[in-house]
Amino acid sequence: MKERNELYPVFLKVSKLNILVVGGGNVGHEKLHFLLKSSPNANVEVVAKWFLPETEELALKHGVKLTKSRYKRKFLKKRHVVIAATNDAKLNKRVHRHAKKRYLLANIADTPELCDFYMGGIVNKGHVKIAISTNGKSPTTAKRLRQFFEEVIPENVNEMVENLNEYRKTIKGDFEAKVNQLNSLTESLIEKKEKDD
Ligand SMILES: C[C@@]1(CC(=O)O)c2cc3[nH]c(cc4nc(cc5[nH]c(cc(n2)[C@H]1CCC(=O)O)[C@@](C)(CC(=O)O)[C@@H]5CCC(=O)O)C(CC(=O)O)=C4CCC(=O)O)c(CCC(=O)O)c3CC(=O)O
Ligand SMILES: NC(=O)C1=CN([C@@H]2O[C@H](COP(=O)(O)OP(=O)(O)OC[C@H]3O[C@@H](n4cnc5c(N)ncnc54)[C@H](O)[C@@H]3O)[C@@H](O)[C@H]2O)C=CC1
Repeated sequence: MKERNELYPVFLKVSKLNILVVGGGNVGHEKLHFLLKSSPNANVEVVAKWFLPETEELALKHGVKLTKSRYKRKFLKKRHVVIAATNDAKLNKRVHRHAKKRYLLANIADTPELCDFYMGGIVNKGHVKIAISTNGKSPTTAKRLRQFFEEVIPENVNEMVENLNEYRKTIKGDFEAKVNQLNSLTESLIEKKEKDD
């Protein structure tokens, strides 16, 4: 059978998690930038020997702590997630080893095989969020798809979510009755229905 993407997407409440980014160069900056673009209140600290000026600016804006230091194992204390993005491949592997000992989720930016999860391309319209992954095969494709969907998904998709949320609160009856009402109200949105799921 052809290889397919078997990753399971989840939407993390990163304001409730302690995230450490190791590395504050180009890649550390990109990871932080997209994390904060999607989740401005992410609870994140960055440790690196040096930082780019744009990282310092971004950190100031979002109240992100920047720690100028060489990486040490103790930085992993009380973290849920670690993202290693230094230019030192050996160090990134060491971070992975330390993270595994502590059962932390790890993203090792230069080594997809060592990642427990990948960062995705993210499209955001109000309450609606779409995450895109190419199974680590082509991040550029993820970026282009993100840009494509940002263009084609109508801005007013959020109005529909908010209206349906209001309506949802007013429906009486059991779960099945609610599902039926919401389904019939939104039926016209899809032209062809193969089967309900
Ligand atoms: C596996 C993964 C792990 C992870 O980092 O989570 C990973 C790994 C690597 N990326 C590399 C390169 C590039 N990454 C980007 C951009 C993004 N990379 C992102 C995610 C991921 N990158 C994860 C897989 C996601 C998936 O499943 O598709 C995005 C989507 C999200 C984000 O960064 O938050 C963000 C776009 C955000 C946006 O714009 O929306 C660009 C394009 C650009 O910057 O313009 C390039 C250059 C061109 C190219 O290579 O395609 C390299 C090679 C390094 C080298 O050669 O030295 C590796 C390592 C390797 O593959 O070995
Ligand atoms: N996943 C992705 O999206 C991508 C991954 N990469 C990979 O990411 C890696 C990083 O590249 P860049 O960010 O461009 O490097 P860079 O040179 O711009 O930045 C390196 C950062 O690592 C820090 N660092 C190095 N040694 C350290 C130590 N002992 N303790 C703490 N911090 C330390 C530096 O202080 C600096 O902040 C490369 O290996 C590259 O192959 C590259 C492009 C995209």
